[in-house]
Amino acid sequence: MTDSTTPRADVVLPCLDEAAALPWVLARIPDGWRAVVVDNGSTDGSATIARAHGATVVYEPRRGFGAACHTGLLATDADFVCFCDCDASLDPGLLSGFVRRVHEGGADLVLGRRRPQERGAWPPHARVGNAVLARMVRRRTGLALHDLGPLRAARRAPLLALGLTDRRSGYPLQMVVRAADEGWRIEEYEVPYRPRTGKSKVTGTWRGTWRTVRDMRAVLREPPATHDLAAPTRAAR
Ligand SMILES: Cc1cn([C@H]2C[C@H](O)[C@@H](COP(=O)(O)OP(=O)(O)O[C@H]3O[C@@H](C)[C@H](O)[C@@H](O)[C@H]3O)O2)c(=O)[nH]c1=O
Repeated sequence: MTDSTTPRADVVLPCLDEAAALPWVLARIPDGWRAVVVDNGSTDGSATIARAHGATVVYEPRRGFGAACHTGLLATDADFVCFCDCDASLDPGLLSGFVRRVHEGGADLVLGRRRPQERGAWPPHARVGNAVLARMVRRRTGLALHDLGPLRAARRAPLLALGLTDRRSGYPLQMVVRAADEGWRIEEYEVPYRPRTGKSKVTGTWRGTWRTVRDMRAVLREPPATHDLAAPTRAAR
């Protein structure tokens, strides 16, 4: 439930065969917000189901988590943009608090730190991979983050100005690293992490996990951004 202090936001939902999860996810989009479902080549009727539940559907033919997220970002127009997987593992209703935090100037990027609610919500190899990654991010940025989860909120214009280039599984990490390089204030809040509905395309397979590790390592090897974009909140006020 949103209240008058929470500004409107667009929620980007990368979607690859998530027909079973979509009704649950879309029912939890805060009132007055827009769901932007990015169909990344689904063959299970996800796009039709998304439209039937009031979402704006855009299509991204190039397969990849980053490609779907970025095409979604380009399709948004609200001042605030959120991201959420649409596999029913995370509740987009929690994004109201994230957006309020950015709006009130407390942070520039808010991330959800996943807390598994049940066995099987987070495959052990993915948890270990995430912990290793969080340590690498700490070394690279100095940020003491515990998770690089998909649930997040920020202002649209500064997000676009980061010029994110990764179109695969390195996208969530590149956003954090570039934001840190620009001096953004990044916060994380615990969020319940449920077992996903349907089949995982990333951490559910060794190939998907290997690709993610490879993509994330490529991002960590990128040289820090040279230009100074100035942290969003300073500019926005
Ligand atoms: C692989 C892929 C996923 N997606 C969508 C489907 C889901 O809503 C969402 C996540 O994909 P899943 O198969 O559920 O992956 P997953 O269940 O393994 O989730 C993972 O996603 C990674 C991106 C995160 O970095 C991981 O932290 C983890 O959240 O992205 C695409 O749109 N295109 C793609 O090519």
